[in-house]
Formats: sequence, C-alpha cells, structure tokens
Amino acid sequence: MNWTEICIHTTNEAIESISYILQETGASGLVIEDPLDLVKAKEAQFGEIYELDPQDYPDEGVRIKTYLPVNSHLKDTINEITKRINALATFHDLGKNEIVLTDVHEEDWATAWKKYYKPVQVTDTITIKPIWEEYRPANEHEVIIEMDPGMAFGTGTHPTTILSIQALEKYLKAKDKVIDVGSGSGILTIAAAKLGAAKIHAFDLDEVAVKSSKANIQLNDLASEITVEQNDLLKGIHLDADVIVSNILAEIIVKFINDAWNNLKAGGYFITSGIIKDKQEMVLGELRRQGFEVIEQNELEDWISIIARKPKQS
Ligand SMILES: C[S@@+](CC[C@H](N)C(=O)[O-])C[C@H]1O[C@@H](n2cnc3c(N)ncnc32)[C@H](O)[C@@H]1O
Repeated sequence: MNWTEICIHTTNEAIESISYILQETGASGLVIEDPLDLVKAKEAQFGEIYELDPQDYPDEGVRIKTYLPVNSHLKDTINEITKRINALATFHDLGKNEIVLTDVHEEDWATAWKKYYKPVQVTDTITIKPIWEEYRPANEHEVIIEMDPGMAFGTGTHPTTILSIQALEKYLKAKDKVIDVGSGSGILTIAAAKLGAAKIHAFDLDEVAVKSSKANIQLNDLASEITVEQNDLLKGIHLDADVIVSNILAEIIVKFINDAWNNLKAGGYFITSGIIKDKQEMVLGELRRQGFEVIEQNELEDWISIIARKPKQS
C-alpha cells in the first residue's frame, strides 16, 4: 500500500486542534517537529539519550506530519482536513498554514518516523522502549515495555497514552481482569499485563491495530492471559472486568458508556483518556448520568483522563 504524507506548517498553539482533526480523519503516525523539542531534549529529566537532528526541525513554527493511505477517499479526506484547518484561523494564529503532500511508499513510511521514537519513562516505574533502541534499566524495579508500533497508533509517548498508563499503575490490582477498548499498538494491554493483570481482553475496530497489538504482545514476556479481537467498541461483549481502559476520542467514549457499565464489576474502574479539554464536561455528564462516580481527573498538555468507578452497590 502507498501512503500520502501530509505536512502542515503551523504554530505551536494550533498543534492540539490540528492533531485532533487529523486523528478524527483516521490519519496514522502523527509526528510533530517542534524546535522546542531540541531544547527539551537537552533538559530530559529522566536521563534518556536523545539524538535529535536540528535539520529535521523548522526554524519557526512547527510541522505536523501524518500519513493517509492512498485510496479512493483520499482526495475528499484531504479537502476535509484543509477546510477544517482553515476554519481554525478564527481561533488560532496558524502561522504559515502551509500544507504539503508527498507520496510515500510503505517501506519508507515504516522507517520514516522511527528516528523520533526514543525510550521514554512514563511513570516512576514504567519505561517504554522501541525495540530497535538499546536501553539499560536504571534499577531492577523498572518495568520495560518493548514496542514496535508499526502502522497502529500508540508509541506510548502521546499524552493520552501516558495518562492512561499512569491511571493503570494507580488503579489496577494484581490478578485483575482488564478490558482495553481501542488497543491500537497494544501499549495499554501490555502495561496492564506488566502491572499484574491476570486476564486482558483487547479490542480494536482496525484490523491493522489488532495485528499490531498481537505482534507487540509477542515482543514482551507476559504471563497474563490475553486475547485481541477486532470489534466495534464493546458491541456484543459481555464480560465482568475489574478495570476498563480506553484511550479514544471523547465522542467515541460517550457512545459506549452504557456497555462499559454492563461489562464492569461493581466497584470496578473505567479509565478514559483521549479527551480534549473542551469535551471534558460532556464526558463527565454522560458518565454521571450512567451512575458512575468520578473519582479522578488528570490533565497533560490539554488532554484529559477521567477515572470513574461503578459504585459497589448499584
Ligand atoms: C488513540 S488510539 C489509542 C491506542 C492505544 N490504546 C494507546 O493508548 O496509545 C485509539 C484506537 O481506537 C481505535 N478505535 C477507534 N474507533 C473504534 C471503535 N469504534 N471500536 C474499537 N476501536 C476503535 C483506533 O483504531 C485506535 O487504534
């Protein structure tokens, strides 16, 4: 399959909104080339070794790059993306607002973004490491997740994924039964397994994500019982989980709050992420309407995670 790279030269303040538009249109492998990263790399707090090349970064503004498969909808998708980005000019300074399209062959796509992906410590104990990077754990307690995200979303470094892993670390107990809705590269399933879940059911609508989840699970030495299936959210699923985790967009989360409730044990946790700030109240309202108790909300770079509990008596 061939891919088209869309490169948008914009401003820092528009990253969030443009990333959201791109995610909604099904783009894969979002890369943000922000010259500020060159500064941040020098200040890396966890001692990771970054080798960022200044030549990959614009002098001013940021470049957002993502990839769409070349198919019969491509032209419409690009028109839609362009229209929605231009409409942002009412709220944001879009800087150059230049959109450049380049054809990419699958083999190039698979390696193009790898240079941006480095080991990253996402909680006190968990570090995510791409399989091609050398990394020595700081101590014996450090948990390493090996990843090769390929075509599926989920390098583990996106704020929405980090918020999800932090919540899993806090709420998951050893031997729990977990459901991961929208497993992508399988990162949250692997994190749950490394944190001691006994059984994990992962679902994704996208066949590529299902394959990617399965491949990444194989890369990690996991003791948990894990199944990965192609499924639309939790339609037709009847389980009794201790924890459901889902890093998906707010509009999608609200579609399956009732199914999440029905698949959770009383006292179980529903960890939701992928919610942009503007949609936080909408998700909170729907969770409460269903009967969930909202017990924690966290924010990272304008993304929100909400942890809700199904009451013990319901
Ligand atoms: C933002 S990614 C999250 C990936 C990974 N869990 C992570 O945290 O990095 C959302 C995933 O949800 C999947 N998805 C979107 N709509 C879905 C649906 N209706 N049912 C199941 N999965 C869906 C997408 O294919 C994608 O892999």
